[in-house]
Amino acid sequence: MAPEINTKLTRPVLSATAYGGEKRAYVTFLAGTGDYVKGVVGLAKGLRKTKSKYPLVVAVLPDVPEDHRKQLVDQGCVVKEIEPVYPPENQTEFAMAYYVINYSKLRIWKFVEYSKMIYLDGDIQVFDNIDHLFDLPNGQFYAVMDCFCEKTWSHSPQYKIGYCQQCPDKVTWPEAELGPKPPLYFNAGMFVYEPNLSTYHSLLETVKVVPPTLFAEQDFLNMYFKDIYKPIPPVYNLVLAMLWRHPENIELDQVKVVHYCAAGAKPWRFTGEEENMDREDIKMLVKKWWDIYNDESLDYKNVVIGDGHKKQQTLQQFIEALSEAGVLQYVKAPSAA
Ligand SMILES: O=c1ccn([C@@H]2O[C@H](COP(=O)(O)OP(=O)(O)O)[C@@H](O)[C@H]2O)c(=O)[nH]1
Ligand SMILES: OC[C@H]1O[C@H](O[C@@H]2[C@@H](O)[C@H](O)[C@@H](O)[C@H](O)[C@@H]2O)[C@H](O)[C@@H](O)[C@H]1O
Ligand SMILES: [Mn+2]
Repeated sequence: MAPEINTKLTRPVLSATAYGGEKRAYVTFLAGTGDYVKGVVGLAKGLRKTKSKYPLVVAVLPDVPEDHRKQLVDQGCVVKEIEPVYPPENQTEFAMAYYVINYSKLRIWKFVEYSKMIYLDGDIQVFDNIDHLFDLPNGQFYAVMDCFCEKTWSHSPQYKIGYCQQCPDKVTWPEAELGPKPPLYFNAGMFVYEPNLSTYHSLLETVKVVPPTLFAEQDFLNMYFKDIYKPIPPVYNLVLAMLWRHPENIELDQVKVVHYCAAGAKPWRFTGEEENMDREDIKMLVKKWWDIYNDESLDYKNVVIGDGHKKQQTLQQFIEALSEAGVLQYVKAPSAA
């Protein structure tokens, strides 16, 4: 049962140390030289539109080009380069071939300068403030339950018998043939977690000895955190397939976070040709994504704060940010004094 979440919980805007040294941030992951950077720019602007109090950290693989990193720094993101994580050599065929790079997400457990983080895929948009999720009790792993009904699951036993955790009474899990019902399973496109070095090293040691499976790091994270996983309501990560697979579980006007993970749903590549992409709700959600992406008033350089003055970023802050992003080597200028 999803824990009761007080969505009215808000905290005064205090400095990080006001929370007893707690530092919080959203974090996403960017790989490659392609167009996912558009997703991350959109996410940065969406979080700004919801007036989130926390920054967006972007964990980038070395192959992310400098101009993409600069776009992210220009949008106020904290860009941190990470090394890839590869699963053990195996004949496994992932549901999508590119899923192999998603194991690199595991690097975000070493961002221990933050006490609590919310991970969001780059193909996610946040339409309502979800900062209150940072106040969920520590020691648990919070995420939204996934759905097993899409063709991407066609190799799985769940799909083959028509079982889905979203409607567990529709098809009873055949314990006699398939053993115990699988534990609740989350979508790894969004989760609330606490960076921790011993967890980080344990994750990296464990991933070396666990054979890869269909949904790559998502399966791995579900296995690793199954004892502390706590489901949160689907309004925090609308896996689009829910709209046609389990509409009874979704109230679209209550949804706070949309995950554009269905085939053909990535807004920056949207053609409307794939199955279900001609639905009015899908087209409305894609337009909502573009409205934010194209809204120049949401660009970091145009952000108006406090008494109406534009947020001034000193040259020093800008150079340091570019340096942290690996865009340029930052040499501390000798003080004038
Ligand atoms: O070429 C890629 C593929 C994936 N990703 C990142 O990895 C996440 C997970 O991939 P994706 O969202 O495509 O998986 P899905 O949720 O659609 O299964 C993306 O959101 C991006 O943050 C990326 O940056 N570049
Ligand atoms: O690497 C495995 C990926 O697995 C998940 O995506 C899937 C999953 O949601 C399925 O249930 C859907 O059917 C499918 O469309 C979608 O791609 C995560 O969103 C992503 O972040 C990443 O972990
Ligand atoms: Mn995704």
